[in-house]
Amino acid sequence: MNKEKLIEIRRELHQIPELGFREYKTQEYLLKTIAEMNLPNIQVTRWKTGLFAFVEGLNPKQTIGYRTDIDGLPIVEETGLPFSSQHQENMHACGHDIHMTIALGALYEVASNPVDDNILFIFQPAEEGPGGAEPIMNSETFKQWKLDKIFALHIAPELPVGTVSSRAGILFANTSELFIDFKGKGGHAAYPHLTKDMIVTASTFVTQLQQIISRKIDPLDSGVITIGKMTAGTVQNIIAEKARLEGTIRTLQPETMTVIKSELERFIEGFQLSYDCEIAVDYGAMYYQVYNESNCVNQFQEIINSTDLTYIEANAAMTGEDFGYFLKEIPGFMFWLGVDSEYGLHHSKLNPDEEAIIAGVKAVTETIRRID
Ligand SMILES: CC(=O)N[C@@H](CCC[C@H](N)C(=O)O)C(=O)O
Repeated sequence: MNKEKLIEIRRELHQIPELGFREYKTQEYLLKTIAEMNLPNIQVTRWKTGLFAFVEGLNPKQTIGYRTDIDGLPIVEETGLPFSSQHQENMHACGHDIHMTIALGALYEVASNPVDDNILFIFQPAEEGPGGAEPIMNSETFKQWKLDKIFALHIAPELPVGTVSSRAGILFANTSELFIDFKGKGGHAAYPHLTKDMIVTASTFVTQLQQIISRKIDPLDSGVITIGKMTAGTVQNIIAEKARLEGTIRTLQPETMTVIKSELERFIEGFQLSYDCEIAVDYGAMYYQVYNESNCVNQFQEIINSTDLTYIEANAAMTGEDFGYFLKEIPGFMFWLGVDSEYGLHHSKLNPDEEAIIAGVKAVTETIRRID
């Protein structure tokens, strides 16, 4: 598929971002684009709002999986690009439009010039939440293919186009969503002593929460607690009866996640007593760490070094990815693809350089052709 066609696909996908398990237009677009490739050896199967595309090898020794995520984020786009999101509240601000385009480009390459091994392309919904990897892996449809290896990529705004980056061992963190509901007693703004003000309670909670990281976690280990959303109150002269915090916890060790959660629960007990209120916690979706198998990463590095792309050794990052669930069961790896954007992941002005699509298709196709 030529560069112009890939860019056209990316721009069309960019305009229709949809949230997890609501990727209806995206699924139709992917089905249409695969059908237009007009290649009879692609076997397509729907799974919820995602899909599988299987290409049988000429002389298969193994079945290789390649996974792309397909969902967008609830962010209002501010790039000002002529092909900006047409879904006002949503944006492909984590690069899944680029990921899907690369997967389609690589699918076209391997289906039009078949390789020895069987290849399964997985177009997975809901990576940003609530998580599509675990349910797709548990589906009977997925189980029939019995993958020997699997890999995936993620765009890296801070890396230049033409570079890829990975490492053996942990690449992305363990994550857990975090939802905390506070309930106190509302009332008149002029009579705070007759109320239990949940704006004061939740604000104090947010600032003190960081002490779990700074005072309960070994400084040589790593953890993050981020509160990304806080909601409370109705109008300026009513004391808020309720407040809600929404956030995420990240750790490099699965055991550290357990420690943070138990400290958080002790913290909550203390706050309930001190502030005479009720606090409920819900952990939402949890993602297992992305742990790369060393033999696969070494081979990937060799393959990349034999192309005009540049391989850079990565550091572990506190980003999360439900691709970690695939790697828990199947040997493989994930890598970063440089897209050189001034604004980072989850930013309303993220603007990946589309030249990176060509580099991505090359990295994926060469890996599929040559990995043992
Ligand atoms: C690559 C990336 O940005 N992934 C997301 C995954 C979200 C996990 C979950 N919804 C959570 O917030 O814990 C990330 O935020 O790292």
